[in-house]
Amino acid sequence: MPRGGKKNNSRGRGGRGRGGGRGGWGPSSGARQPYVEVTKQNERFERFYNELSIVPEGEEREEFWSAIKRELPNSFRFAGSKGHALAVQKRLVEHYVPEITSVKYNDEPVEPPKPIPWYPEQLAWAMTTPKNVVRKFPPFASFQKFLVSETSVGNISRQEVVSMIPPLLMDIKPGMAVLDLCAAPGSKSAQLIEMVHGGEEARVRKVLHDIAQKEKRQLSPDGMEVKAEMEQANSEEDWSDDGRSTGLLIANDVDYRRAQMLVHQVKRLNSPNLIVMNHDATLFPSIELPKGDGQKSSILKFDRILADVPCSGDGTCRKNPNIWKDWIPGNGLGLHCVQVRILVRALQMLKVGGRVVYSTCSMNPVENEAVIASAVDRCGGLAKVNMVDCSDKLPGLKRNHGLSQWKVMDKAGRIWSSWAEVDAAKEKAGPDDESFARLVEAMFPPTDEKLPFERCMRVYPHQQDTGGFFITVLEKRSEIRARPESEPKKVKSNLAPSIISVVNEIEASTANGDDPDGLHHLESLDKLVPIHTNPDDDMDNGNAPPVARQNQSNSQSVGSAGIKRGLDEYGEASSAKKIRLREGAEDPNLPGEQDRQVHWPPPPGAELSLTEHRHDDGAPPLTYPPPGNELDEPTTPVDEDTDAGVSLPSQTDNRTSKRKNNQPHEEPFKYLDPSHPELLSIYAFYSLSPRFPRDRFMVRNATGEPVKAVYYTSALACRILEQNEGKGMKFVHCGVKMFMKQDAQGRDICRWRIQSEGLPIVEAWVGEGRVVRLWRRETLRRLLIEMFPKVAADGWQELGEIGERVRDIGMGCCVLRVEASDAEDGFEERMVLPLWRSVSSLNLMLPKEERRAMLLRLYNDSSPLIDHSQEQRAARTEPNHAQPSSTRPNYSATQADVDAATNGGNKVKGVNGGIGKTEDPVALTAYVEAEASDAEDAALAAAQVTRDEVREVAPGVADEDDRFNRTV
Ligand SMILES: C[S@@+](CC[C@H](N)C(=O)[O-])C[C@H]1O[C@@H](n2cnc3c(N)ncnc32)[C@H](O)[C@@H]1O
Repeated sequence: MPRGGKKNNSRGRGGRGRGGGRGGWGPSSGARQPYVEVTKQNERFERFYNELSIVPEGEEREEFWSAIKRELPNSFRFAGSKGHALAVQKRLVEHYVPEITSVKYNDEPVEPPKPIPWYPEQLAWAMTTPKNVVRKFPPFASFQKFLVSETSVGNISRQEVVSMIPPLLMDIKPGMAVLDLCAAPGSKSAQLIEMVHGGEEARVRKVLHDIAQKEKRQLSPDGMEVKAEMEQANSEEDWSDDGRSTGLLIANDVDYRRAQMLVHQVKRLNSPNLIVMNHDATLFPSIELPKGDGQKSSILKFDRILADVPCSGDGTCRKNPNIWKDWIPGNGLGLHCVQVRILVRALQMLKVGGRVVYSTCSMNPVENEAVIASAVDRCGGLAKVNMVDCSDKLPGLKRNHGLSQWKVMDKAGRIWSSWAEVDAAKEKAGPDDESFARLVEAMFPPTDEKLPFERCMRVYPHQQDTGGFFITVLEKRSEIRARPESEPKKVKSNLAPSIISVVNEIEASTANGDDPDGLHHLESLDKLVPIHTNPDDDMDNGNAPPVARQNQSNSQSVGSAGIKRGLDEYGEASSAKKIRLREGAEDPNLPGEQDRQVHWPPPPGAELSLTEHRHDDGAPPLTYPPPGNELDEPTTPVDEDTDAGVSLPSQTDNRTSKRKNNQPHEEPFKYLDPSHPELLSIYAFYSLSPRFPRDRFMVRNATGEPVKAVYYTSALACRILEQNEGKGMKFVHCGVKMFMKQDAQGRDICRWRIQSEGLPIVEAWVGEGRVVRLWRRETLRRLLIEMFPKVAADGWQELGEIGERVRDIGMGCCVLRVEASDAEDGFEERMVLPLWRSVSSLNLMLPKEERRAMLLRLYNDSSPLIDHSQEQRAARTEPNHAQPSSTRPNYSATQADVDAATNGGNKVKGVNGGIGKTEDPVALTAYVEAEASDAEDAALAAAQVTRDEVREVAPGVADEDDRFNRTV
């Protein structure tokens, strides 16, 4: 079929099928055919892997095929900070495992979940009991509830066991800069973030403890001595920012909508050290760092890079059964080029001594060993890039060595042992025979340098009842100048330098210090390309400057990465111009490409219907499978993160190179002046320690003014965002929401409340004046069950141990510290929660699902939540606001008070900010009670209310402060 013909939609079928029905723990959508009923036959798939002998013939091969045809066990990981993850895991171990062990199903004992033996700290588990049994068999009901509620709040992440391996081999240390090049939907990014923050909690606590000690002894108030002591104690640790992690994770995906899924997935880990980007990994732009003292700006190089590349995904057929019917050899062949390019780009961006972990969920050597061989070769061989021996890592994980010999199946299903064989056959067949299309020499085992393929890792389904996976760890030994793919091996090209070789030069000279800013070279790189007046035309015809093209590249999805690139099949393109014009290659409409599939993992733990992935927080659905694969028009999600919505490209955008001005709009990231009046009010109200950084607060709107939310980022993220502003980088997410605007009235109430996401970062630096401490389980239980408990003015003691403190603390946001203790009625785990103190009530600012999850985990309590706001609303609608005397304030508001307050609206407003004059609490209270916020009530009642919205309306939604204390 000629190029430009019928659009490929078969990837869509495959993608949809694989995505469809892979739900969470909740009720099944019913759309997915049980795996046992799927026809598990594909002649070429089976013949190929049998002929390759990836496992020896005989018993083991039978085990391999029988495992691959069995339903995949469910697996999950306890996510988040280690302390918290272990606390949730403990609940499983101590409560649910014994409970399940006593269950019998069909008269057989049920196998309880088991920890994955090689996963650190028993934080990953798997269970063979089928999901539908767990869902429907009554003895599992409470376990099922636990799984659902902990997954919904992000404490449990459903993830394929083998997909957990790559991050574990990255050897991430504190302070490292890490890049996840192909990150969506984000299960590995989530692991990586946890690693970037490894040990942080304990370090910050130690810093605070030591500061307190020093202050008591009136020693150095700046804590320098403390730090020096600690550095001595453990120089491996990251103490440079008062114990906070100084590391960074950049998580990237070429597909904008998948990048949004990624944001959704990782942002609940609340990391200020995370940036999400949206670039084509093959052309990932160099990120500038600002100049240090007396130095010029430089290019960021990474300590660790994960290249979990797009692949045919045939190792996942146990959970993506459509692979059985859709597997064709063209899948792997078509992806090889883009996989090599991603890996080469990763190696370029790596520090010397740094590591790239390359992984796929495919078993095909064309996508695995051949890619490693090709990338190592292009980067200068083993002298430059070492293949790391990981055989001693993850003891207990059964694995095979990589293959040192393999064969390649062409699109027609013929199997070839060597390139020489193909060459000869090609010659005989003549130029019109298209069945050889896509075959390139680099897909075959290398014949020159002998590579230690035994250092690659292959994990097969029968080894520990998982999917299939491939992983290799590469280490950069010295600076590299990657040979452009257009240049034949070991033959020096005398043609004009290609873009890639100039990029290599920039990378190398920047790293060598010859040109530390790399800017001179970037200029010369851009000069390679003629300058045109209409940038859009440039994008379209391939003449755009490379930096601009890199930024344009998000229009190329996996499909596009795999589909739009690569006209320059190895050895064909020989100039910069030709490389620029390679768009259009690997076209799905090329013969044999119409059915090619790319593996699109859906978000872990997400409840997926056939065509859409709905946020578990009720946010508008993101379409899944990705662009080009779906049937329905995607809906436009509103970016909860920014002060404005974000509009997504239309369905076709990601599949067309003519994207022109249809780029998704991202609100800019603008850092605030540390002495901005709004920040000053925050520092003052919360007595924020001067040691808490004040130059990392950011907003997301073009004005740069704090309108709705103030975000916090790490120092390095701040430097990157500031330095690269306006340079075409596609940053789609960064920062943790720390303060939310609250339209609070009252002279002393801060108009910014602490958002629960940011609380763990800032709480330790909040002064005692805004802290409430709690020790007893019963006290917290009441606060969890009861929303807006109304407390009479003389009845604060009803709140038990916190009553007096809460009475005295003054209205507004405070920090509830739940302290651990050995007491019988005490907590084992320390917790921090946001609290809102109103005129006469109190409220934990937690979404309902989090309250429920905590009640279940801490108290095994699934009683319904009591929302006192309902009673209060009902009371307000009754004549004279009749209320039980126990819940009434010790003053009474008459209709006259209400009238006075409402009629003299500016009098009431005057309470806050001195607009009016009266500060009469009676008038104020009466007014507030009379004017419950309909808007917020409506927001709460709305079916699509998001978790963030719940948080945002929570503080004053139903209380007497409704009218005044609400999120702007
Ligand atoms: C195997 S998945 C990654 C899974 C992910 N690492 C995880 O653990 O959740 C491959 C991802 O690569 C992305 N992708 C495909 N081509 C790409 C390219 N050229 N640059 C960057 N990302 C790409 C796809 O959008 C897809 O999300």
